[in-house]
Amino acid sequence: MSGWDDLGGMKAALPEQGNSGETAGAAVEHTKAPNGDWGQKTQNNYDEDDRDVEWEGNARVYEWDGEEGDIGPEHPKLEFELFGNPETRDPQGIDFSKIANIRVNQEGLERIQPINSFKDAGLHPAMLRNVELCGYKIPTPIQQYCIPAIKMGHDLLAIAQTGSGKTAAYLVPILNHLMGKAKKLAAPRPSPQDADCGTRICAEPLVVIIVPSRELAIQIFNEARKICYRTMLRPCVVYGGSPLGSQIDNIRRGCDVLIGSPGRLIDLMERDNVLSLRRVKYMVIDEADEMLHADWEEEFNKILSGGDQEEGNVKYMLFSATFPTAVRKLARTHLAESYVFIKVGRVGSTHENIKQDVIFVDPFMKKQALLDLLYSLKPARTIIFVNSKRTADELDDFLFNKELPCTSMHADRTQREREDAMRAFRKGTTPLLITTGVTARGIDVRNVMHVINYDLPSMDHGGIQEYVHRIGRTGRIGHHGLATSFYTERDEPIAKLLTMTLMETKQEVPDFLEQYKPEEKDISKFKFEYDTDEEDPGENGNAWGTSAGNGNGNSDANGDAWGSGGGAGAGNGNSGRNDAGGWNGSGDW
Ligand SMILES: Nc1ncnc2c1ncn2[C@@H]1O[C@H](COP(=O)(O)OP(=O)(O)OP(=O)(O)O)[C@@H](O)[C@H]1O
Repeated sequence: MSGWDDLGGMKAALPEQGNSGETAGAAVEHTKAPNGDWGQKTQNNYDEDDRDVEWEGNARVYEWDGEEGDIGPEHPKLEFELFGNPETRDPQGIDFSKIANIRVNQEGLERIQPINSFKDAGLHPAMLRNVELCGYKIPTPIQQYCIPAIKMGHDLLAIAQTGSGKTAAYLVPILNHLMGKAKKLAAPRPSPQDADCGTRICAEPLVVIIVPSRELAIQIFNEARKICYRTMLRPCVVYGGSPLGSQIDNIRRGCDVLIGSPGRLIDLMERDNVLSLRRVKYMVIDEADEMLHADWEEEFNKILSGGDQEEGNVKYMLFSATFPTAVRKLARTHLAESYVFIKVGRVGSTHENIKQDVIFVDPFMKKQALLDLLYSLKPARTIIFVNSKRTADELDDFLFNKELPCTSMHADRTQREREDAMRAFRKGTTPLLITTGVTARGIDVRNVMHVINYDLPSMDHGGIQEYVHRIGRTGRIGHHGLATSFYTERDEPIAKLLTMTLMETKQEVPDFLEQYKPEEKDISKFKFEYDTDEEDPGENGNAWGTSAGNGNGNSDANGDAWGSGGGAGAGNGNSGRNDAGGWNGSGDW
């Protein structure tokens, strides 16, 4: 397969009508892709009897027999499995310059001094090694602030763009804080050699991470497997659609860090002697605006009230890339008064590393337009978003019949089918993934070069926020990506916000969207109606830092700019209460 990293080639090959306002989809006969080989189409085999079942949640984690000290010995084979080949481990093509210039604001009673490097973060040497093994050289802006904030013991509300490293921003400091204390804090567990799990032990995690989708739960579990390496903290994942029995057996083997989707978590909590949240020290709610959505209210409240911890004993962390004002207000009701609010860029903004094209399409010619688009570009790992399960099925058939290597995923598929589709897409066997919004949030697949909104999100189902999450599947962590959206007359309700989003990120606005340009010419004053930052300053006592960064590591007295040359102000990791220098392994629980 050629062209994975060659966005330049992709852009050059974009159809001329991309931004001209002409209607795409005029019938052109294709027999094969002129721009390279898309590879063989493959058909998944879902016959239950035909193969061994592999559930992503059963992936191998670091195990020990209780004889080791606070840190386990190296395990080269597992290390290779978790982190990949050392020769090819370093991330390629990262361009931090765009995310480095993004303004960082913080609020809270205490000011957080950002760290400049992971070495300044006071991480245990084994944790620092895990970070290195992950290939992380420089902390991203959200990591610069969250690592010290969590170390200081604050509750947190953190907002940063898609693909900006929010997962490690909480996993690294939380696990760093708990490691070394695992033996003291963790629940009793059977030895890994004990095949039947010994007695019926109840899982009592120290960390619970709640996420809205099964795919995201699996992905965060895989990240946690890396960060937990040698820490003596055992990660587990539970999610709907896969066998309950094996998940129960697994968490009973020892479960210090539990990642789960809400339905399955509650199911386990309601069973006798299976899962108790009484030991929980950290509760992380990822994609928090989605989790606080009214649809999840019942489940969410059950989980939050599901432990008998003393008040103040649990730290709550809420993370997302989008956070409508109303939901943010609700979020605050779950946090301690001394919580810290960290915001990288405008809430809900996307970044300039993603090139966004919007093409006007006749609704009846969409399939043809899609084919034209795919054939006009170099083959590249691509996610195609649609708004209904039926369209996903239809499009899968259509592209498959055109000999293209595609797969699809939506909520009506079995968990087996969903995992197979994700696996094939990650491996590159089927570089085209057609999906509904189920995968929009959080999913991180390397080298997704192109996101296509075959349907733009409707305003009733996520609107511009969903658009931001969807296109954020490309252009992650400093990489470049392309997002193409098909616009039809029916998309008028999203037109204004879409146009403002294009303008904010310095994209070309196509002719047909000109009329939706706001009167306000100053981009920094744009009002994204669904969301305003107006209530932020001072609501929690103090607002810190409102100035833009210059990317050189400088900022003015109030600003918190993150730049290649270093962070803001006195962010040397050794100052103030932050005391980021030096690992302190002694427990303070
Ligand atoms: N400091 C770093 N340097 C390089 N890569 C990093 C760093 N931190 C995280 N990453 C990688 O960046 C990718 C994106 O991270 P992550 O999925 O946590 O983003 P996110 O902010 O949660 O995105 P989303 O809002 O879409 O969920 C991951 O592949 C992760 O391994």
